[in-house]
Amino acid sequence: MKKLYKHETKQIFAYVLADERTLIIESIFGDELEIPLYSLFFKYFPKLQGLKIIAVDENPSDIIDLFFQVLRDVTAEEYQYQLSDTLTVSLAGNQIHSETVTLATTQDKSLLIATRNEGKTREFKAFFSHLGYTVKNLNDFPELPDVAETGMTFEENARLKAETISELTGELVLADDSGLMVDVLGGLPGVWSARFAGPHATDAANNAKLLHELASTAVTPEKRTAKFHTTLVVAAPDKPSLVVEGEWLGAIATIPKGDDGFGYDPLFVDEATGKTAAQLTLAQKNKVSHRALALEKLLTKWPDWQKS
Ligand SMILES: O=c1[nH]c(=O)c2ncn([C@@H]3O[C@H](COP(=O)(O)OP(=O)(O)OP(=O)(O)O)[C@@H](O)[C@H]3O)c2[nH]1
Ligand SMILES: [Mg+2]
Repeated sequence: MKKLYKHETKQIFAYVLADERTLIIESIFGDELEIPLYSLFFKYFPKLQGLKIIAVDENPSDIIDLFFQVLRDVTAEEYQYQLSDTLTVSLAGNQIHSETVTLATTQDKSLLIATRNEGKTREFKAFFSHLGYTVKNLNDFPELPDVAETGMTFEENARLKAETISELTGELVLADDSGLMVDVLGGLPGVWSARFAGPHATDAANNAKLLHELASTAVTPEKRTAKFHTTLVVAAPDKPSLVVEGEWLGAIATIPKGDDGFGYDPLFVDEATGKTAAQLTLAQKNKVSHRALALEKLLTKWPDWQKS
């Protein structure tokens, strides 16, 4: 139920969706408020939607006050907080959380995704535009080289892509190395997912090869279990990269279904809904996918990493 929360200078409408993990916030004036990116809130509400969510360069005490009103309401717990350079939170007199306040500037926030894959980029854009970032990919920089994926693991390849491009550009760079792991194929195509049917294989050729490899496998979904894996690496000059991963469980269909998504999406059946990833809308896929789960983790670590 939508409820009005008031502070001296700001008022918001907020409500929690039935999944209890998505907090929707609306400004009653229709203007854009900036919400601080505190990891505490992402623990409770990995999905914040509505207003522009960014890291701010001042203590946004009014917004944080509103957030705690919402949190107390939703959890029925009497959270107390103190905010200076550090946000300290206590419950029943015990400190339960402490983190450094993010001092990022709100100007010119841009994120370069080290990929030429527009399918991935669409998913990242939907996510990071909520956080106030302008998202670009390597197709905006034709002069940058293709980084060879010579690693044997998702992390090695994601590091290669993120760190090489960050060194070359001096930018904040995120890379995704991902793939489909099919149990009966011993985890293949795995890191070779993009190249399963050959060096510059199309999605259609990779899908055909996958169906061919599984043709002799009993048709029951239990024999065709699989997962999507993503490892994300964020790299910036002169500091250790941030690494997170996410997985999405499912099975491989016997015929492709659905028109959305990219890659193996028409063949990957989501365990929870029984639909293929290509039958989900972008918004639905972005709630449950391997990439979405990795991004959720990334957000909880992002503020402290940015300060480091
Ligand atoms: O149906 C899919 N839905 C997904 O959500 C998904 N995520 C990854 N994949 C597959 O795995 C390869 C990754 O390989 P990959 O990480 O090297 O990416 P890529 O080569 O396409 O682009 P780049 O980021 O390296 O430039 C991709 O090409 C796809 O075939 C997916 N397929
Ligand atoms: Mg690749």
